[in-house]
Amino acid sequence: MTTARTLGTPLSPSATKVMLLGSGELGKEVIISLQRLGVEVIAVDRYPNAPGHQVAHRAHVIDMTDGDALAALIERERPDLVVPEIEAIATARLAELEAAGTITCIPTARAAQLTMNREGIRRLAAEELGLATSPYRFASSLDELKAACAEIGFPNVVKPVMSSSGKGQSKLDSAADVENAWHYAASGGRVDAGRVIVEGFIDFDYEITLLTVRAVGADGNVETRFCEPIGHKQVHGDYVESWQPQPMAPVALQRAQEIAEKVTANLGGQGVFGVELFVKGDMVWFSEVSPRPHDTGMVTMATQVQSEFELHAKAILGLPVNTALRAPGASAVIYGQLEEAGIAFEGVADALRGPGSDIRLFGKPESFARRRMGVALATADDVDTARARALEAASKVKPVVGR
Ligand SMILES: Nc1ncnc2c1ncn2[C@@H]1O[C@H](COP(=O)(O)OP(=O)(O)OP(=O)(O)O)[C@@H](O)[C@H]1O
Ligand SMILES: NCC(=O)N[C@@H]1O[C@H](COP(=O)([O-])[O-])[C@@H](O)[C@H]1O
Ligand SMILES: [Mg+2]
Repeated sequence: MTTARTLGTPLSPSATKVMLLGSGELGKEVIISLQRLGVEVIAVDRYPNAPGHQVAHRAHVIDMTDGDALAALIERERPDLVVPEIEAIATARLAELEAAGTITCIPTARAAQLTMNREGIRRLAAEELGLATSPYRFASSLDELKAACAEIGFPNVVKPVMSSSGKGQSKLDSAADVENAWHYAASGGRVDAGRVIVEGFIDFDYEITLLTVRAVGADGNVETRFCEPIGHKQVHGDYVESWQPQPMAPVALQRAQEIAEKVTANLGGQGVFGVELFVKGDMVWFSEVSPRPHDTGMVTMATQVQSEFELHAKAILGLPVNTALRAPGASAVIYGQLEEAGIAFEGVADALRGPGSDIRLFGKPESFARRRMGVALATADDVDTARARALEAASKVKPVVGR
């Protein structure tokens, strides 16, 4: 039994204070949703002027993988809720602080800890919960990786155990690719743990993110709600397009929801989860889960009555949520294309002239060729038209050197 939180006045002794650990494009939207409820928001990231820093009450720059720095900041700010927004944080320290009753971590410190490392969540899903996953092995050296690849076979996918957005990930077609994959994984992980996962390649028909919300229901108990499935396209392990709803066979949708229910119930707490699943006919494999809003879920800013960010903000505060779809829609990523600080964007007006189209620019201070700098959104009567509109809008936005 949980009761909804009483909301205070920001910057006063009654304030409800939320600290985000990570303040990128996803955190920025969660912060905007919290701000609308008069929550006092403290945004933390590893570099100055991160997107979420720009819309929060206070901004801090620390190395979030440094447990002492993290604990010191939490002690100084004393937030009511600590909300991890990225994987690469000192989650073991968060778990200690939660166990000591010093913080409430969203959804739970254990969820943040298990999902920051692919080994944690994969062993939980496959070995404890018995969910279908790709076959997998872990390796901590090139020799171990060679042996693991021989067991799993080819094609396969190698990823650092700590990474996201496809960083350090490669698809291997034969034993000749193993050495490169090992070195690429070592350079590409967000934190070099010196360990990788090898996964058998799943030849899926399509993949989805099933946004799953654990929120307090009318009876005071936490209930599980599902959004319509989001289909997406990934290039080099990073999402480039997403759409909602993804049409699914009824049996596959039911299996997807059962898997999402099992894994999110085990992780516990309140908030949005992005459950990533591969689907082939009626077969569904669990891939991984974000215990927070998901990048492919940015489409919900156009498609849902309440976006995944609003759902997260409300769910963590113990407020009721509405997961209903408003209209079919799509999102398409706008990459930086340039290696420059302070870039500018041409063509935004053209993009906005497209029917049902909208744009978000994240305001990241520095552009890299493959850094996500913005997203185009579109709605339509059907998903195919929405995808075409979103791609068209994204293609109109051209990053240029700022003046
Ligand atoms: N075993 C696999 N079989 C087939 N495709 C895979 C497999 N593992 C990963 N992929 C492809 O690569 C994409 C990225 O993989 P994954 O989600 O594990 O990486 P990630 O770095 O955590 O990405 P993100 O942080 O964006 O979710 C998947 O969405 C899928 O398209
Ligand atoms: N797949 C996870 C994901 O999309 N995370 C989002 O990207 C940001 C980091 O972007 P950056 O690497 O450009 O700083 C994170 O802060 C989060 O918002
Ligand atoms: Mg993923």
